[in-house]
Amino acid sequence: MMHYLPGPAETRRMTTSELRAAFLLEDLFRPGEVTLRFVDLDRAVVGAVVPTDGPLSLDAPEAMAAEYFTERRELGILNVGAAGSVTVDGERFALQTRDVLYVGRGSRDIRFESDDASSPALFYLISYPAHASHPTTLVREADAEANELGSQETANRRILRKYIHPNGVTSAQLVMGVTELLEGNVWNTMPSHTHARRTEIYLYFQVPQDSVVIHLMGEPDESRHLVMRDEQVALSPGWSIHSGCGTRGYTFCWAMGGENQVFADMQAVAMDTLR
Ligand SMILES: O=C(O)C(=O)C[C@H](O)C(=O)CO
Ligand SMILES: [Zn+2]
Repeated sequence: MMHYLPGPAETRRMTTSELRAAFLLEDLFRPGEVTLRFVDLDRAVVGAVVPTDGPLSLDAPEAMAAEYFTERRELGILNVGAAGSVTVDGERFALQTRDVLYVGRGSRDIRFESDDASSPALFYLISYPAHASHPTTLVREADAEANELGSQETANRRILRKYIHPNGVTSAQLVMGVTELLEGNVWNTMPSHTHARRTEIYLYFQVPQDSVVIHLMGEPDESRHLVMRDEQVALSPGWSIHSGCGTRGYTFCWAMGGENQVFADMQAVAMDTLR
């Protein structure tokens, strides 16, 4: 049930298929289903909900030993598909593509619906334990804090949008946003960094069918890579870099859990130390 991650010493010796089994999640988005993966990175739950014929509700699996999913947790929901809605304790929130709903601890009833079953919403879920309750809040893409980063010379011009963060929607530990590569740009998060106090989870999406993203991971001087396709997730422990280069543009959701929420609390890796 729990997805355990290897440490740096094991990771150095892993084959491609072992690396993929340990650090990559796939097959999350299944029509008509709720999919949940329990990951041993700050006790994250990574999931997806794809409503088709009717509404789907988020229940607490037995392993959570909880009366309901957010009894002791908070939840971030990003819609990466067509329009849909999430109803929390009777209040309905409409989510277009790239809108995010933060659901606070203590929300008992969470239901998902697509506006059109033939073109369903694709809800991506990230949840961490929460030791405080914060209000359930919708953040539309246009209202997220947006910053343009990078340059054309380094092929990394991109818009980084923060949705759930200390100056936006407050949460207990979840920090969540979306980064979009601008036309003709391919690199994210280079120069890369690690996080001593947090772990990070990436969902790559809007990756064209004939394209891949090479996700860089591992210790800075022992880098490894994962070949990522659309709607796949890369798991990033605090000791691992997390950068990517696509064969063309793409978008990804990054989410973090850990002991603080300061976005800039990251350890930059000097370019001459990458191996
Ligand atoms: O493009 C970027 O740069 C990012 O998206 C940065 C990541 O979100 C990150 O690593 C935050 O810690
Ligand atoms: Zn990071």
